[in-house]
Amino acid sequence: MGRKVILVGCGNMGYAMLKGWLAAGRLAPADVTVVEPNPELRARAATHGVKVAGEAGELGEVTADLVIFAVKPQVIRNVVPAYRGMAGSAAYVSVAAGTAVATFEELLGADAAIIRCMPNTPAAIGKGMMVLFANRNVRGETKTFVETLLTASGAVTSIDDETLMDAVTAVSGSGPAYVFHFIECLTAAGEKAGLPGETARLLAMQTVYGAACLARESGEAPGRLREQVTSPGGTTAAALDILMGEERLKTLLVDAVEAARRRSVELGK
Ligand SMILES: NC(=O)C1=CN([C@@H]2O[C@H](COP(=O)(O)OP(=O)(O)OC[C@H]3O[C@@H](n4cnc5c(N)ncnc54)[C@H](O)[C@@H]3O)[C@@H](O)[C@H]2O)C=CC1
Ligand SMILES: O=C(O)[C@@H]1CCC=N1
Repeated sequence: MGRKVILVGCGNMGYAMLKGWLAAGRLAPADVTVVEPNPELRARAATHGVKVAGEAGELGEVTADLVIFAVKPQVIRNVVPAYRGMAGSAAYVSVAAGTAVATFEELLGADAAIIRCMPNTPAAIGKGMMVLFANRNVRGETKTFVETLLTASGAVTSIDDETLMDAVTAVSGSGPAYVFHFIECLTAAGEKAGLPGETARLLAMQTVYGAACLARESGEAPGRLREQVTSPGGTTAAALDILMGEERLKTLLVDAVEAARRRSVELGK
């Protein structure tokens, strides 16, 4: 019999992770219970064969090895206490931005085993980035189980300084949105340059996909790969003069990441 998992909240992030785990066969649907108050989202989860409930009170005698919180940081204090009774047998994972392990220890008990995780939505297709921070109560075996589960969603790494989670959130948690916006902008720029919309979108998407794969798989530094595209006096140099002149794009990204990091700190208060 596999380990039992309760997923609390099956919105954008919870559903992305659920799909990744089930698609990879890391969890059997019969071992998963989803708690989700929104009927449409509950029905969406149920199509995968998992058990569903609208609230913790409906769970009855369900036991769990792992309870995963994928609800908004703003509702954590209301939602989490209902699962305190499981602390003897279960470990807890939270993906809530900003919310410190200390908050969960306050709500679940000082002895509760808690892993804070910052995932991102490419987890839905096994290409996510998951960063973990575990409290002192998490046993090695539990950490291994969680890491193995999460590798179905993509790359997994751990940090041992929890304060870095805000920066992690700003880079990889929110990061897919920056890249999606880059695709939107490159598509719009292609259209402005005369390409039909569909063609511009295909070119923008495949270029981001191919460049990301090349950066990851070639082992070359991104700067070196950039130079390989850039012929002296050519087209790329003309474009990079705009993007890199006065460090325009870098400055924008530094400001954007800092705004996200600060917001993550605020969400934790
Ligand atoms: N969306 C993303 O890309 C990422 C989100 N996160 C974190 O994931 C968490 C969820 O974010 P999203 O999925 O984007 O939000 P969402 O709003 O799509 O999902 C949250 C879900 O929780 C449900 N919910 C509310 N009260 C509940 C309760 N008492 N019991 C069970 N479920 C309840 C809501 O109905 C909703 O479906 C947040 O804490 C966020 O910081 C972390 C990394 C990336
Ligand atoms: O926007 C947010 O607050 C969440 C956390 C990281 C990505 N989405």
